[in-house]
Parts: sequence; structure tokens; C-alpha cells
Amino acid sequence: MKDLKIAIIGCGNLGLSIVNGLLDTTGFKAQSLSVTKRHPESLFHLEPLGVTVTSDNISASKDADLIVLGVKPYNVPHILKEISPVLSPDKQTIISLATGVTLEDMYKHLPAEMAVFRAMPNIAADIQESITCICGKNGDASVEASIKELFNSIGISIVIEEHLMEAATVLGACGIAYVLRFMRAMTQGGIQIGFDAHTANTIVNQTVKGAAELIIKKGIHPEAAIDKVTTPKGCTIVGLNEMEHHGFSAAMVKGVLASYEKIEK
Ligand SMILES: NC(=O)C1=CN([C@@H]2O[C@H](COP(=O)(O)OP(=O)(O)OC[C@H]3O[C@@H](n4cnc5c(N)ncnc54)[C@H](O)[C@@H]3O)[C@@H](O)[C@H]2O)C=CC1
Ligand SMILES: O=C(O)[C@@H]1CCC=N1
Repeated sequence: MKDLKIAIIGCGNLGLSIVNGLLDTTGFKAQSLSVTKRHPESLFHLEPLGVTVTSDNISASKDADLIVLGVKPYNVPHILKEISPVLSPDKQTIISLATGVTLEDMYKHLPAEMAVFRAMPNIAADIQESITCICGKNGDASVEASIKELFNSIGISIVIEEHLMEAATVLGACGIAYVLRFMRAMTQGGIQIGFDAHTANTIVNQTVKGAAELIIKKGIHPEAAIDKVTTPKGCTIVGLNEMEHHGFSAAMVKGVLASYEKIEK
């Protein structure tokens, strides 16, 4: 991956998170990265670091080994039509980040033999803590290895079947927003019971980080860890049960389903 040229076509919120994560990767050469945006001024801070910043999708795509599409889903067909005349299908790989745009959709604008992938990271790519779900077609082992290496450098990645990509979008990419909303709500509760906002935030942030790392590092189920906190007749179980009476778990499941149904429409 370190010898490959990467172009990010449409470098917005997610694209820039990926760029930040890549630039912090040991051995990653900023000179191997090109990013595009219709109005690229907000990316000019990347130029002194060695990244090529342009609004020219064709020039960025022509020389890249991996072409990452970071545009909104409805812009994907237009971008593929724009860049397809300069693509070398035997040498280059397309990786789309777009929600709900299938491999079949993309092949309508691309040669059938071209390696085309979908990847679903999240904005924690910024600090190399993304989970990225990947699926693709026509990539040989070395192409697949390069793509895994790319996304592993900004977190962890798993290869999944394409029919699960929308579910991956909801759980991994939307999921970060669900967790952040939960954190905000917990902070609001903390303020109501006496903390100033900054202190409440500090406590909530570290508590959430600790909870996540505990179950990741120990490999345990969340409920097993919850059992260790809920003293019989104690205050934790009272709080948890009150949350459930107000539909906490049901709200989360319904939210996940609503996001999923929105993509599937
Ligand atoms: N934001 C997120 O957390 C996630 C987003 N996605 C997917 O990633 C894609 C990008 O999402 P965001 O970064 O949130 O959107 P965004 O709107 O922030 O970024 C898209 C960028 O593409 C640029 N663009 C539009 N047309 C262009 C063109 N013709 N040439 C060059 N650049 C062009 C826009 O100026 C914009 O900067 C979407 O398809 C979305 O479904 C997937 C997972 C997570
Ligand atoms: O909200 C969205 O549609 C995009 C896809 C996943 C995260 N953001």
C-alpha cells in the first residue's frame, strides 16, 4: 500500500477523516495522495504536507492505483462517467464509500473486468480507530491485500458479503453518531446532578472509552460487564431499569431499523 498512489475523489467529511488517519500512518507518503473537491480551498492546508489538492477529477484519477470515491451516492454515476475514459481497468481499482450504491450500479459505468470495491469506514478513521467493512469484485489477492492494508492503517477492517453492506453502514458508520448522541444525553444528565458541562463531558468521555476498551480487550459480552456493576438493590439497576421503562433498548433497535430502511428505500 505504501508504494501505491491513492486518489480520493470528493474529499468531504469522510474523505478528510481518512486523509488525516493516513497522514498519521507510519511510513505513509503524503506525496502518494491526491484529493479532489469541487471547491478545494478547504483542503489547501494539506498541500504543504505533500498532498496534491485539485478540483480536477480526471488528473487525480489518471495516475492513481486506488481511486476512492468519497462523493455523495447520487454523484457516483456522474463521477464514474467523468473518469471512466482515462481509467486503465487492468491496473487501477475503484473503491466506493457511497452508501447504497451497489457494485452492479457501478459496473454500469465501468469495464466488466475492472476491480471494484465498496468500503464502509466511519469518521474515527481520523484517529485510526475506524471499523471498515469491505466487499468487492475482480480484485486479485494483491489488490485485496492492498485495500485491507489501507483500511487497517486507519483502524480495523473486515471483508463481508455485499448484501450486508447497508447493515454495515448503519452499525459502523451511522453507529458512531448513535454513540455520540448517547454521550451527549449522559452529559446532560451529569449536568442536572451537579457537574459543570466540561467536567461532565470529561467523565462521560472516559467512561465510554473505558467501557468500550473493557469489552474489546477482555472479549466479554456487555451484559457480563453490566452484571459486575449492578449491586443488588443498588443505584445502577434502578437507573438501568428506569431507562428500559422509557424504551432505551427499544429506541436504539428502532433507530437502527429506521436508518436501515432509509438506505433500502
Ligand atoms: N460522513 C460519514 O460518516 C460517512 C459517509 N459515507 C458515505 O461517504 C460519502 C461521502 O459522505 P460525506 O463525506 O459525509 O459527504 P460530504 O458531502 O462531506 O463529501 C462529499 C464531497 O464530495 C465533493 N464533491 C461533490 N461533487 C464533486 C465532484 N463532481 N467532484 C469532486 N468533488 C465533488 C463535495 O464538495 C464534498 O466535499 C457518501 O457517499 C456517504 O454515503 C459512508 C460512511 C460514513
Ligand atoms: O447519513 C448518511 O447517509 C451517511 C452514511 C453513513 C453515515 N453517514
